Amino acid sequence: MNAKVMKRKKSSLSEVKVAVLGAPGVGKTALSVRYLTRRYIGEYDHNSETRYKHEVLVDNDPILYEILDTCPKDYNDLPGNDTIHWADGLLLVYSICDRNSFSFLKKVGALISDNDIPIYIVANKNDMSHLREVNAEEGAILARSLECGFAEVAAAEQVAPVAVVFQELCRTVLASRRKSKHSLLERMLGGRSSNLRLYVRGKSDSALPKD
Ligand SMILES: Nc1nc2c(ncn2[C@@H]2O[C@H](COP(=O)(O)OP(=O)(O)OP(=O)(O)O)[C@@H](O)[C@H]2O)c(=O)[nH]1
Repeated sequence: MNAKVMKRKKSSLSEVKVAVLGAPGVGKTALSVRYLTRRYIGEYDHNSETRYKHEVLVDNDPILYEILDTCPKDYNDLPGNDTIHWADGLLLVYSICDRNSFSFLKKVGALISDNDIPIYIVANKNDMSHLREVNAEEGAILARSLECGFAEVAAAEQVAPVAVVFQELCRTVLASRRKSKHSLLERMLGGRSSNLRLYVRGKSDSALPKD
């Protein structure tokens, strides 16, 4: 592929920014690193938030996936507005062995409930079910109240289920982006919006602008 074509391909990449939120030690870094590198290292030494930027394939489309791995100081250190407004989607993580981390997420949920932002809830460390403090039903109830997806995983043991979570969140972000572009187009076209709908249906979504 020549440089010109590569440049064009790069500039047409969709960018998706996801902030990974959750109490200290729930496995935010382990999940992010697992998704981007497929590896599990075990101990992650960082005291400040980290950004990773990687090109990934979601449904065969290349996506520039940016992950903000947050690093709260303690269980009262809730994410700020700047983090929430920066993100296109939020991955909310708690540990099934840490009830306080679940309470932390409930507070985050209350904080973001007014934002129309795609969310996915992950209950991590399900390889440690003998130390379980939060049952799956509680996680599912929280997910229903925030109208988002939910999965229990173990970054320590699994690659595919972790990838599914990040990819699902990416799909939701892209779908909501297409939806808001569609309604913007409809507003701009005013009275001709019904024609637009027919045209879009006829083109099975391909008429909608992509990033
Ligand atoms: N058993 C088990 N341990 C895990 C799992 N995921 C992460 N851990 C461990 O939990 C600890 C914390 O993991 P991190 O990924 O650093 O957690 P974090 O949420 O990024 O932590 P902070 O940066 O302090 O907020 C490490 O010792 C990991 O090895 C898991 O799925 N199962």
